[in-house]
Amino acid sequence: MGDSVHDLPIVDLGASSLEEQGAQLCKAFRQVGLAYVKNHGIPEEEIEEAFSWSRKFFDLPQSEKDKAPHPPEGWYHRGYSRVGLEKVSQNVFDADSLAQHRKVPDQKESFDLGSDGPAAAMRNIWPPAATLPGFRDACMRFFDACGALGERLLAAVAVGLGLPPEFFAERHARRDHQLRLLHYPPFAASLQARGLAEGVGAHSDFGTVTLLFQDDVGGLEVEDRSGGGGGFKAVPRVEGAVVVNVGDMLMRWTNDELRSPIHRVRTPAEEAGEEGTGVRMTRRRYSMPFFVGADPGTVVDCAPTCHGPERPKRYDPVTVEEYCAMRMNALY
Ligand SMILES: O=C(O)CCC(=O)C(=O)O
Ligand SMILES: [Fe+2]
Repeated sequence: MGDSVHDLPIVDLGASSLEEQGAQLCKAFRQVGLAYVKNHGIPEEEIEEAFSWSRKFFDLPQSEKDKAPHPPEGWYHRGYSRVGLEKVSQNVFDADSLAQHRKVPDQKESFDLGSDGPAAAMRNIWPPAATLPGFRDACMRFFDACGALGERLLAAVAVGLGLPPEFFAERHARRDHQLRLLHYPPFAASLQARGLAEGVGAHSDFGTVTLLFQDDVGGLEVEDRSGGGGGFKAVPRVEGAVVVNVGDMLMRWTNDELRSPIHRVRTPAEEAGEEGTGVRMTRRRYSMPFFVGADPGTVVDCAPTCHGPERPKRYDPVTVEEYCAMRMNALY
């Protein structure tokens, strides 16, 4: 591996100083909004274990999964969502446009969780312990491992921006992150080809940064900023590396210096049609995004090193809570 793979930058957290990591991450985030991060400190076995719990959960009968229902309120991002319940959207907020947009359903089911303590911003919604013993502990172990990596990355990004290393840590003290287990069940590939269904519609993430673990199936695509724009390029899994992308909050903190990339999931089709029906289906896919989130009351205003007389602030200050509620309420 050099310092790029599939034309996308790789940042190595292994042997370099925080300054070097910060410089590399910020360079990647300025150019593409995304990087493959290797030597990230989460052992491959832990990631595999998390995937295997995710598969066990989604393999449960529908009636068991429905015992941990995601509440109807979009902002309450905890628990299980059936296929078709959530439709990721980008800047579509009025009821008519949302109804139109939902006609292309996202072909995924998800389980969302956050910090599990009594002080957590939202209570987690778990299936009954007897349904899947060990699931809760396994999810929380992985949540903590991802949180620790998120904190390392935030320190590096702060240094890369010329800010004190604790700039973001101070604003993420509550660990109000979100881990999402995602399953993309097979559906008729022709629906996707005809624009009638897709894995996840094009969107940006609205936290600070996102860590993304995915299986070998592929299908994740990120906006191609080279050329005229409008195109997407593939972001396949790279052994030993996690994808890290900028979220809207970091974009606002940095006055667009680090922009959150538009991305989507188009699940690849199987080579051959189904036995019996001949219908070509998409391949079953699993992924686990971890959204690093700032404390809800934090006012996100342009960081001191990201504006000046020649570089006016592009965004009004907004609290994390306000911004996320606005984006999330458009999802359900
Ligand atoms: O499944 C993936 O690879 C990406 C999912 C995603 O972009 C999201 O949940 O925000
Ligand atoms: Fe995303």
